Amino acid sequence: MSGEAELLLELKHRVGSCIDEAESKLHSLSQDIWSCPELAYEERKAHDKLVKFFSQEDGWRVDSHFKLETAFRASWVVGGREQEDVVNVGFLCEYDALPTIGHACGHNLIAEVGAAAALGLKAALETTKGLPVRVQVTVLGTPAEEHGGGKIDMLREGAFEGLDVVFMAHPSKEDAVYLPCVAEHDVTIKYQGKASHAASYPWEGINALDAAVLCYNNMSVLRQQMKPDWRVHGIIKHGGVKPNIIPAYTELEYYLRTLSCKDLPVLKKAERCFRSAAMATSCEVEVEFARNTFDNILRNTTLEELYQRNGKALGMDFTIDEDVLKNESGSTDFGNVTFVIPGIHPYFYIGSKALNHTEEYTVAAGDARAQFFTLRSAKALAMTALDLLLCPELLQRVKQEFTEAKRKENRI
Ligand SMILES: NCCC[C@H](NC(=O)CCN)C(=O)O
Repeated sequence: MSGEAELLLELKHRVGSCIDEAESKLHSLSQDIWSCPELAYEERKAHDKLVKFFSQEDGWRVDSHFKLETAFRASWVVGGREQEDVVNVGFLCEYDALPTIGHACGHNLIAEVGAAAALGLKAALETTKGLPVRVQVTVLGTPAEEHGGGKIDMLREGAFEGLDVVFMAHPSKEDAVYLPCVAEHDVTIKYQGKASHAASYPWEGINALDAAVLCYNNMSVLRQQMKPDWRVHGIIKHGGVKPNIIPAYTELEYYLRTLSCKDLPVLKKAERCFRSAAMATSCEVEVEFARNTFDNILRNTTLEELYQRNGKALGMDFTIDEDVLKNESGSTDFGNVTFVIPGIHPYFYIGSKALNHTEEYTVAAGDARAQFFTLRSAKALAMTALDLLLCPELLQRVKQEFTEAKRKENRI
């Protein structure tokens, strides 16, 4: 084995042992977040916990409320000379929860993975003499993945500037280096009608619930003409207050998803469904498209292969089930990040076959059994970062693939 390969192996061991040593504080970090679920843009306690966590670690510069009220940044620099270019490696922490069912997507574990990977990488690098490059490790706390898209806000604010590569990992029911993450645009539709006594003077009313029901049915009809991989799903958030009051106001929320942003003109067809329901019922309608569009994930197979190799060495059993590998896993605002900086968003098993966005998954995400798998994913991410830092040609390859992939998508 060459001296470089030996060093890399030794540093990877160091990643593993550092993360194992920090097991108890990492577990309590994710437990604290899990036991106090907070919604998008309101993750104040999670923000404070994470800021405190990094402030108590040696050597981190911590910026609380970084660009967004509930976002933060922690960074640490090592090696090289001050005037040299820095290779800046990012790890992302998510920590928002879902309404009523808490951490049913396990974002408490995403926060833990980001924190653990950063600690592990730092521990390995600070023992290394003669690093070939100057390195910055950056942790970004990115709020509001489940609603709104905090990463997209942060990209707009320049929070990702200077990063060379960015990592995160998402809990799931299996280990998978990539699952299709699709583009998404969210929309709120509000119908305004007129109340009236539903038995005495129904002819005086304008029924906003009828508009909402027609809207829902129009969308279901549209679904028949959509491509098989498109998804539209909605809820009626307000449907009236009492059967004997003709509903004067109703509100729906729809998520519209396609494989890539190129197909999102389905929005135009959806808009006709929303507006025609208003016309049929004489309601007024407001159609509010969300300010952020979630992009699909731009894959980077060089990074994926490195992560998979490290994961396998740690005992991960990556799924080969084609049904799983081809199935959509929803959307993420990390997609937008991957069009700006090369990155990966692998999925990791947490010791349960429960499905995300269910109460069973909330239980699994808070279970101590998830810890081994969460920390294993963090180790694989930090080891992948080490591969890039110790072999600059690999980082070059990652960047080259990124540029080519963007060109193929006409995004340069
Ligand atoms: N409106 C944003 C919803 C994002 C949400 N994300 C996930 O479930 C994470 C896994 N990809 C979604 O519904 O896709």
